[in-house]
Amino acid sequence: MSKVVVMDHPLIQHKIGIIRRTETSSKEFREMIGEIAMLMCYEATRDLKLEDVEIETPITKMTAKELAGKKLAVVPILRAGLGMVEGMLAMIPAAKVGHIGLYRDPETLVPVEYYCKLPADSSERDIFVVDPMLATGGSAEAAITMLKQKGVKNIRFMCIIAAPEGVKKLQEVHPDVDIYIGALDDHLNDHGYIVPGLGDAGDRIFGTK
Ligand SMILES: O=P(O)(O)OC[C@H]1O[C@H](OP(=O)(O)OP(=O)(O)O)[C@H](O)[C@@H]1O
Ligand SMILES: O=c1cc[nH]c(=O)[nH]1
Ligand SMILES: [Mg+2]
Repeated sequence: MSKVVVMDHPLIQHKIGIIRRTETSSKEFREMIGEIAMLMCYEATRDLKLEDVEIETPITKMTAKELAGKKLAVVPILRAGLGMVEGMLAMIPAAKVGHIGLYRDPETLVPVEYYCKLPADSSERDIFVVDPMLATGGSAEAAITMLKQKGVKNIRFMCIIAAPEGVKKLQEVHPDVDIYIGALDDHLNDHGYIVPGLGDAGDRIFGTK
């Protein structure tokens, strides 16, 4: 069964409190999403492997540490996932970026695919799929299935707010995918929105409503 990590860092909790507020502007919402993604990336990369490397400081030779050549990629689920990319790249600048376009049909809540463009060597990379919201789990499930169909094996999913329903579904369908969550909320309402949540993340990032 996959690992589920709910972030307990005070800075992450504080910033999530800001993006939940109705009065937070698009500008501040976007900035906060970026900062939260950066802090979550820091926490979610704790297990990256290091290797020894011989270096020289101005004083002496020494054995230092560097990342063990792991190839990473960040794959946002469009649109809202785009808001997390810059923050992720601030922490892991050598990562490549793929894009998966999905929107949730407002009536059926079923995800509809409209775009997929991945780095050519995706199957050799460890991939972070990012989307601020995990609601029914349909979009994350579909995105991860698309990646697996293209040969990707090592996948982690990162979201800022999750509903228990989405976590359960993702664990059932993709038990090999670790899930990193900023805050685990209470439930979904009748329209598939997370309660208490923050509303529609894509609309709030891009100011479309
Ligand atoms: O877990 P689910 O029930 O699938 O819901 C979550 C999805 O819904 C939102 O995207 P939306 O469909 O609003 O598209 P957008 O990012 O373009 O606004 C959100 O960003 C997730 O991708
Ligand atoms: O609460 C929700 C659920 C799905 N998508 C969002 O943006 N917000
Ligand atoms: Mg949306």
